[in-house]
Amino acid sequence: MPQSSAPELTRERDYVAGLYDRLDQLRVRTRAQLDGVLAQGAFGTHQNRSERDNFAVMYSQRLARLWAVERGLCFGRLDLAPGAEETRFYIGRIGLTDDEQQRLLIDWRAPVAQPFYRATPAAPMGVTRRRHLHIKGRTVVSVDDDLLDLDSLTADDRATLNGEAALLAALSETRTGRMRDIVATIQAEQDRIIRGDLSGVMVVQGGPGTGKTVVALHRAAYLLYTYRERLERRGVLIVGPNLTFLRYIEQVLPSLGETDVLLSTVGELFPGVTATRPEPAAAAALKGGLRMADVLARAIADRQRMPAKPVDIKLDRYTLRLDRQTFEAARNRAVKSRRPHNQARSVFVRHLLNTLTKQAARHLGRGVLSDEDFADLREDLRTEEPVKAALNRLWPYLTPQQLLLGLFTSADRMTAAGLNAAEAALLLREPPRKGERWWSEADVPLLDEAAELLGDIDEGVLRAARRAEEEREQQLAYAREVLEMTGLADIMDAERFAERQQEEEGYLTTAERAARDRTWAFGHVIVDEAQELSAMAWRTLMRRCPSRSMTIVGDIAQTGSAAGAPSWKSVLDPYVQGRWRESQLTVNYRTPAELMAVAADVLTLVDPSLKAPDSVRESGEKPTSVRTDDLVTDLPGIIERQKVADGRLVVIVPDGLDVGMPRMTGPEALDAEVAVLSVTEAKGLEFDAVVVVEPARILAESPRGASDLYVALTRATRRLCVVHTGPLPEVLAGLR
Ligand SMILES: Nc1ncnc2c1ncn2[C@@H]1O[C@H](COP(=O)(O)OP(=O)(O)OP(=O)(O)O)[C@@H](O)[C@H]1O
Repeated sequence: MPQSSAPELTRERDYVAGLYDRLDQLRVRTRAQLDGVLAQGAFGTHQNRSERDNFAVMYSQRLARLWAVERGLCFGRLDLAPGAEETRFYIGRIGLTDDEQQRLLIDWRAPVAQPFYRATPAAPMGVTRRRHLHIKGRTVVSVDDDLLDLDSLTADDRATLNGEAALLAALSETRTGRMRDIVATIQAEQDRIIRGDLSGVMVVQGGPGTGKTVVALHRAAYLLYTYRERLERRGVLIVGPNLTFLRYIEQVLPSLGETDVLLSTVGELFPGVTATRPEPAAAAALKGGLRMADVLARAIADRQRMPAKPVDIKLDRYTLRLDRQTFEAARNRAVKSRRPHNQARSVFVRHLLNTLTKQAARHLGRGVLSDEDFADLREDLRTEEPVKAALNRLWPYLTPQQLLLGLFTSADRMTAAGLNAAEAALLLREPPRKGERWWSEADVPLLDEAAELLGDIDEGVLRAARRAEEEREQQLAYAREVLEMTGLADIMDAERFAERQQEEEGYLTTAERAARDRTWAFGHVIVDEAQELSAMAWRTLMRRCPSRSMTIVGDIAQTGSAAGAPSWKSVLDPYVQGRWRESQLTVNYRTPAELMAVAADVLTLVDPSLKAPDSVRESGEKPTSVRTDDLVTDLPGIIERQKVADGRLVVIVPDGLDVGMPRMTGPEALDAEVAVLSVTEAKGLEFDAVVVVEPARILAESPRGASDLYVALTRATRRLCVVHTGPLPEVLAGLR
């Protein structure tokens, strides 16, 4: 890989300095535009105000983008063969032009930037030279060139990775606990995925460390850039396995200038529910099975079950009686309406009320009533408390929460809904105590399913409207107070002030609006560690993406959850049979070859037909194993010896094992120099050094133990040590 000469370096420094000058200039200009809009204040017609708001949002977003690209603004240059319209492009995080609209810098996502990632000596795409610029602060410190037009390259040279020096430099940096973007070193096989078509379902299957996560994030940025109009309104949803993982990746998109993407776990997809209750794997697996959709449908039918004996409704002057035949007739009509439970209720109620009204008329000694009198009498009955109570018992309005609460706190209800006694015992729980975390992650797809089956509750909508009115009253009172206190009461009235407040709070980004709306349809959905999702979770996600424009990334060999995917086909065929495409990533950028050799043996336990990805580099350090009789005493010393200077270390332990050190379960693990995590919590993350404790127990602890061990062994970027008290499992013979 040729390096360039000193004059070349100076030349590039000058060019890049010019780019930063332009960036500064645009920041100042955009800031002034934003200030100008804000200074106009919230006066004028509603349309004026809304236009101004739009401009303010646009300038703020532009400004945020201009600030996000500071680090590594420009990282590459392409020289094209003579004859091309332009023969030189600089590639960077953002597109820049001068005041005459001359291109100074090309956004990495633009079509003309594509050869930077794809051109090879065998297929140079018109490129004669690809130059990598390394910048520290704002200064170019070195440049590397790939010469693509030399006939003299050997076959080996041709097969080498693009920009190897730049790539290896990026890979050997110590880890910070946050994922970095890879715009400067995207590899060709990754670029093809990033720039893949928006429509349809794309599966990206790849072993550990092949860049699935980082590629998925760059794809989100690419899609938003290329299809901005279509995606900005509907938003992009990225689903990850847990909060720690989301925290690990969240800085990548802002660094690419993209902020309007909703990052979420499945557990956060039901607005108003915080799903943090820990749950045994067997219960989660049962809840994740597709069968639960039928169970919920039956649980609802069970709530519409009619009593065997007639129901008497005592009113002041007479008693009305509902017999089984009347119930059945009303229920059949409601069911035939094919409406969801809460909406079918009105059909049921109408039918019963008609019957009751006729009875009441008889009691009142009035044979034939005019339509008007009949309607009046029916309305009188409808508002009688005993009638209301009876109707509510027979066909209650149900929220998804009420349905599941009623179901999971009653073994009888569960068996009536089709679960057997053992299953019911597994899921049975006490009603929530005050402040208790009652919902688990596996409950969320069930709540979502229930919401579909139950439909909206009209009364709920009314209550919300009443609440909104109360809130408005409160805001007005607050506004009056503020205006009095600030002495502004003379120049602005409370209504207007409250309105402005509300508008400010009312302005939500697409991502924020989407997060609050269960029925939001996203423009594109990206699912990471997708192999872990249950069948019920897929139903929820598919509802969020009616257009089926999705990117699904994962590794079937790493499936740890008992409810997870056995194959992509089994997951996707029910929704998009024959209409999904799969791409493979085959090179491991994380785990050095020495460590991967050990992990590859474990992979044969998962499935002998699978091949581990090839590591792009070696670390020069062999992985080790340590046997100890006293884990708790020896572990701190082992950790000390394994630490990498300025790096981060994780101890991965079997679920039920106490190693005498506090376990971390949340994002704080990302900032710790040493963290103790379970395999599930470490999934998707990476660390400089990894200590895997009791591999035999990890293997034995779950039916997917081999996958878990494979995940644990592939988290390290440099150093791996396995600690065991009993004999080392045969599959780790490579460590001896
Ligand atoms: N082209 C690249 N340039 C620089 N770094 C890269 C590149 N591709 C991947 N990496 C790095 O390799 C590491 C692994 O990537 P990532 O976490 O996306 O892999 P993964 O396939 O999701 O792994 P796992 O299946 O284990 O979760 C990350 O540090 C990522 O930044």
